[in-house]
Amino acid sequence: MKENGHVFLIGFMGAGKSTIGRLLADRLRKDFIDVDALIVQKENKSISDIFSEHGEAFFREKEAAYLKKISGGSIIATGGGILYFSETLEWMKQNGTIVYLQAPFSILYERIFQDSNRPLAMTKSEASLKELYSKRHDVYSSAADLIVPTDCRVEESVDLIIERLQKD
Ligand SMILES: Nc1ncnc2c1ncn2[C@@H]1O[C@H](COP(=O)(O)OP(=O)(O)O)[C@@H](O)[C@H]1O
Ligand SMILES: O=C(O)C1=C[C@@H](OP(=O)(O)O)[C@@H](O)[C@H](O)C1
Ligand SMILES: [Mg+2]
Repeated sequence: MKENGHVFLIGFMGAGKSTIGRLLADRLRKDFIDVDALIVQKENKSISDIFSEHGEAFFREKEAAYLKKISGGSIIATGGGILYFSETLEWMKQNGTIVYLQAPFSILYERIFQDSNRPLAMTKSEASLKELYSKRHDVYSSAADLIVPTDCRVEESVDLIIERLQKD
């Protein structure tokens, strides 16, 4: 784990970034920030309302901007689309350790299917979500310092992240 750096959890919707982030922060006694929750709080609107009222591009600008304002040494659950700007990934590389939470598409699809809090899961077909997953998988993989599976029990994923962060 980089000294004074953040731990960024990245990965597709349903990979467990929000769930694992909270548990990891408790175990490591660090602050936990979920970028989606931060946007909702700052904009005082749900993610679905931000998407429908202002569009996806507006949401992407906000998530990149709010991410960069988080103070050092936090455990950060990003949203699945944080890879939208390559410049944001570069910034993350410079400012902490990037952990890609990975699971097969079929498992993630079951977790996010018709989730009204995830506008992309509501509006895209299974085939187009699968295509998005494939494209993003390559980007997440090449940005990651560590890749950790989440097609197992949550506690196993958390233990594995802690073990690997200590070696990193
Ligand atoms: N090994 C695991 N790691 C993380 N989440 C898991 C795991 N197994 C099952 N889950 C479940 O998958 C869902 C992941 O949702 P969430 O944490 O919101 O993902 P994300 O923030 O990546 O979109 C939760 O309901 C969680 O309980
Ligand atoms: O993958 C995406 O583009 C998105 C993922 C969501 O976060 P989770 O990955 O936590 O579901 C949220 O930021 C928004 O709905 C867009
Ligand atoms: Mg999340």
